[in-house]
Amino acid sequence: MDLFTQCNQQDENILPFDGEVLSHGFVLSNDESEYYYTLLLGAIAWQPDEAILFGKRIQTRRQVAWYGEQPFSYAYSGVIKCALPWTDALLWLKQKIETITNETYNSCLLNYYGSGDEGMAWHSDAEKQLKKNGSIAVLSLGAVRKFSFKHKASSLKLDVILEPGSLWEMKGETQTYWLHRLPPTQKVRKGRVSLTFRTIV
Ligand SMILES: O=C(O)CCC(=O)C(=O)O
Ligand SMILES: [Fe+2]
Repeated sequence: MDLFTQCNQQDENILPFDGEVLSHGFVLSNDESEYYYTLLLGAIAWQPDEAILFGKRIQTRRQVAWYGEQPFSYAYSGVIKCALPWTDALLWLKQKIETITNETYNSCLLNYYGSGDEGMAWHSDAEKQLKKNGSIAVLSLGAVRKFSFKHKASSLKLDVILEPGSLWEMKGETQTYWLHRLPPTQKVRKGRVSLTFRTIV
């Protein structure tokens, strides 16, 4: 079964069970979104994402960067990354988001998708280094993209639309019971940046 959520109520859980996914609406104006998109494209230490697949180290076209309040190391798809110190822009955005979600974050994984050809496959963010059932806040900049959730046991699917300047939050048991992905699409030519604020323990 496919559900499509449009015009969802702000701050209301869009998952029917087994987790919480909240929309916090638009937290940046259009001008601010454009400003931070351009700034972060230039100022962030982007690197091709790497993963170990069938014992081989591969590079994805998506670019990533990892920042935090300490040089945390984060093991992900068999690759260890070391966090860079917060930039002023990231710290400002982090503090703004913390007041909206009423949570705290000590790190941020940034993703850059150059066009709709690039996406992220089904996964959940349940690495051991992440706070269990902690909040992950996703701020979107650049192109509008679809984001999908799939319940692991029932395969129930749900789509949301991630717009520039919007803030979404995943928390509670979401990562235990649901997968999520950013599907590739031929319809989008523009790039997109996402900032995913997390808590490392
Ligand atoms: O790009 C996004 O909006 C989210 C990507 C994601 O799921 C992740 O970074 O774990
Ligand atoms: Fe994720």
